[in-house]
Amino acid sequence: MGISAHARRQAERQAGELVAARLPDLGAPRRRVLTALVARTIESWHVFVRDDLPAPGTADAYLIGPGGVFAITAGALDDAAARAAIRHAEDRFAGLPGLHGQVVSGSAVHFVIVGGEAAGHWQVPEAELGKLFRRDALHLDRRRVRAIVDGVDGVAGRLRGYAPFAVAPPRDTTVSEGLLDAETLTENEVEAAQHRPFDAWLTLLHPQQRAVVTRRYNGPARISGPAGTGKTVVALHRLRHLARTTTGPLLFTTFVRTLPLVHRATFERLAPEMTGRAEFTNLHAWARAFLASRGRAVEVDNGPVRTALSKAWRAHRDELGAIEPSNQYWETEIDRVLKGRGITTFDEYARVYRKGRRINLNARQKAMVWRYFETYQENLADKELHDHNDLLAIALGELVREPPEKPYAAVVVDEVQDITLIGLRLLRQLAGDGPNRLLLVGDGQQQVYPGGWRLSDAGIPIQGRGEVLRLNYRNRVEVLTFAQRFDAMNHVDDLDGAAGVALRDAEPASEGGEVRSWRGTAADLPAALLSEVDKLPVPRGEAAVIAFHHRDVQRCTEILRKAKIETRSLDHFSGESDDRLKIGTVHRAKGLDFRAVLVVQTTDPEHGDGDAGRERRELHDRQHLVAATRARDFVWWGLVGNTAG
Ligand SMILES: Nc1ncnc2c1ncn2[C@@H]1O[C@H](COP(=O)(O)OP(=O)(O)OP(=O)(O)O)[C@@H](O)[C@H]1O
Repeated sequence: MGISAHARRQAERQAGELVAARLPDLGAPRRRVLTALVARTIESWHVFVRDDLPAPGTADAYLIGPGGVFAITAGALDDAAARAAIRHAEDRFAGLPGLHGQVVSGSAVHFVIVGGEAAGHWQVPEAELGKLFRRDALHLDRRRVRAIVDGVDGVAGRLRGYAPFAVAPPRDTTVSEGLLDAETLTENEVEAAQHRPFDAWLTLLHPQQRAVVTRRYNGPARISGPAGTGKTVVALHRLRHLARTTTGPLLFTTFVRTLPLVHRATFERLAPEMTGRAEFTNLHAWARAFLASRGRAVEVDNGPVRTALSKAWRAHRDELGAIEPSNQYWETEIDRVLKGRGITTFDEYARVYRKGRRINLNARQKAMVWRYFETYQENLADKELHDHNDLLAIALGELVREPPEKPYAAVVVDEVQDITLIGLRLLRQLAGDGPNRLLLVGDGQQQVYPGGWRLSDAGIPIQGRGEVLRLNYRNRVEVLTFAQRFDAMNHVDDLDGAAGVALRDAEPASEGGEVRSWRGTAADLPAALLSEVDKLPVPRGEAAVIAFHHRDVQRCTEILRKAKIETRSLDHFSGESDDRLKIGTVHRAKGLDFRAVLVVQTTDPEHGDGDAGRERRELHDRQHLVAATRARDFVWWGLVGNTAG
């Protein structure tokens, strides 16, 4: 139900009279804008207007409601005045209490110029003021709005509140659909906002989260903490803060191809005016584009690269297989240790501490691995091929040779735990030195690829600039408790070799949640999975099926297809909302969240004993932890074995 045209007209008339009475000397454009804002107080929006307008260096009015907090100025403004008004608005609102110990983040305050121009700021033509009230942007319920408004009342200064109107229906009409009293309108708004209770972070942060958003770091900084503690949320707020306080380009990057697109969409909700200001791209795509811009296009052709690797394995299988029979183990050694760390001489390899690798290699064994590596490199060179690590190494070389003409003002790296060391060095080089230039966000416990490094290996000193978040906002307590079972075996480090905070130390922010598990054979899986999809406690579009191997994703996709259940692969998901069930591997699901998650795990008999087996088991535990912590409200864990247990 919407608001009747009559109710709107009545509210506008009353608002016009009120504004004219309180601010009689106001110019016409400003009066129109303020009137339009005040009229919105029939829809659970609260408006505060300065009583000394026009007041240079401050916004004219502040709007607080289910869509967040807005500082609004009518008419043209130069950039310096706009920045002053933003700072003033941030100072006024930052730290005002929300609910449950959360506070308003200054970086959440939208600054909007109505009917005027100022590049780099959110400009809305007067006729399109309604855009600020879009229903899909609502994320605060009435209690949260009330808490903020109460806070403003305490620090109002020259601000005067324009209390919400209650518009009565005209005497000669009975109340009918489309003609609503203020209370009903409020309920509608509130209901809409409550569909997105988890989006409260668009405005409200934990005081510790908020502090990280604006803290000045004199060198590279790191945010770590267990799953769901709002690391990405804080990184996005910080990006907005940096966009407001710097003029150069900004980069938000990760190792995962699809994740930056999801975060770009989220950032656009948080900071609609910054579209285009920050670049969201995965590290390899960035490197490819950068090299192309320098006329040095490097393409990675996966098929032939795999052939080069298999050929090298065939040539060295006998000697390496005696240490560990799985070719995957040795491919990882090349990918994550030798090339991932940018090792180019045997001496370096002989000395390197192979973090995350459980099989200790003596000098003779390392020499065998080196020969395997050399064969692989020769195979690549024969066919003039490059692999993904080469791409990063070449980009790093190019960056060192000639730094970018227009350096980034800041580089933010999410899910940093899965980036290779060579990637990390590239990012370090790209960000350069200087305050606030490099922010690394990650959690060692969620590493879904093998191998590892310490930040110090990449020459990234963090001393005193490491932040740790602990309050888990994503997973309801039952889900969190279930996920915590996976962290028993994992030693967690803070990405720099010291002890980190594990999921078992995270505190839940929300009650409730539900976990169900199932165990059965492959033949039973279709019926079990379909029955769970049928019973999902949330809309299908807000749920995901997560598996650990491509073959299991394919198997589940096929089961769902046959049952005519529409799915969207996480390989092509960039955060858009639709009613298709999402499906993908844990590698694609990391960094995302869903209200419900159906996990399909096939038992992994191939773990094996010994050091390599232990390494695989730990990796799988970390992957299981990531899968379980993607769920907000509900997890179904299906374990598919050869026999039902
Ligand atoms: N201050 C907050 N208020 C309300 N919800 C929040 C807050 N911070 C985070 N959240 C919720 O928690 C979810 C997880 O946040 P985010 O993705 O930033 O965590 P993360 O630490 O990066 O997680 P992961 O490491 O598991 O990917 C968000 O989608 C949001 O719904």
